[in-house]
Amino acid sequence: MTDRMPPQVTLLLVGAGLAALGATYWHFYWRKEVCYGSWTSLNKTGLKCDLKNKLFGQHIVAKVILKAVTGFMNNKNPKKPLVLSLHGWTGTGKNYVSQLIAENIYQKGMKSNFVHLFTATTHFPHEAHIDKYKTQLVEWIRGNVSICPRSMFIFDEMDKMHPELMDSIKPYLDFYDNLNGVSYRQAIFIFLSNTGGEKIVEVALDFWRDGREREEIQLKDIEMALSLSVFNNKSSGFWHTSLIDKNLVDFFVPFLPLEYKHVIQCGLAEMARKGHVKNKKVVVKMARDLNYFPKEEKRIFSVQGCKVISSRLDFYI
Ligand SMILES: Nc1ncnc2c1ncn2[C@@H]1O[C@H](COP(=O)(O)OP(=O)(O)OP(=O)(O)O)[C@@H](O)[C@H]1O
Repeated sequence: MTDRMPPQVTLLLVGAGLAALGATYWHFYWRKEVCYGSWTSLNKTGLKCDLKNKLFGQHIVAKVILKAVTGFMNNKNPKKPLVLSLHGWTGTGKNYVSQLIAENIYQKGMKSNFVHLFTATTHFPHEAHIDKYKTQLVEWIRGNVSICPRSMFIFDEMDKMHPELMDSIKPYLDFYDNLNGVSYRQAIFIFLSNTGGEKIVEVALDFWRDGREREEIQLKDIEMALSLSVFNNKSSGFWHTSLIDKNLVDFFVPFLPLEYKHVIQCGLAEMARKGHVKNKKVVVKMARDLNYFPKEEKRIFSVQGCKVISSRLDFYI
């Protein structure tokens, strides 16, 4: 007898080893996020459903965002990146909508390597360091768009952003074919701010006083007033830049202030998210303890929108 393995067994073992190696390779290859295919393509039905079922009280937002995002993602040859400017009172869903967009384009949603969130007070807190921030931001955008043209950049607290910082990224929002060999035309830029929030509240309040339905408010009822108020707001990072007069912003998206009934909807959704059975009594109790404005009228709009609901609910459950 010899201890050598028969050639068939050796072959079988080598084959099995190679198969295991291949499987491991494919496993990691497919798990590694890449900038094409289903990793970075729009799920239009998903976005439509999310805007319809998960976003409350924002009929204008739902319509504009769906149109803007699908139009852009379906365009094989866009002339510029998509630039959305989301405005509104606190807690009305601006960050939330950015998250819904990210989740329906990138398989990894906000966790994707191709989605970048900047918050003015966190990432660019010191005015004295503005030159350093400018260089870093421009480098970050350039580097990431070279890796993945379908990158998304979200800028929160735009109203607190230094105007020079905004000026520094302006070329990337423009109609250039490419800048130093990099094309930015597939990228998505989303700006979030409270600027113009009061103007939006005014329009919503006028409709309410006239006894008209909130759903009758159309984009055109707000858009002009909003873009003028943003433009004239000297404390907002926007006014100083030529984003507006050069028409680099594709859509100004107004978020309406949320009413009591929307707070209830947010509360019920949050209960389910936390793994509880929806209980309207609990949510109503919580919603009644929140603050509403204007005080001199019927306290129609929630001062904090739906923002504090997640933490408040814990006290009532
Ligand atoms: N219209 C909405 N529909 C459903 N949920 C909402 C809505 N608005 C806010 N929420 C809930 O409240 C949370 C906080 O809202 P979000 O952070 O999007 O507000 P925001 O408008 O970005 O506020 P801020 O201007 O203060 O940054 C969201 O994560 C979401 O759970």
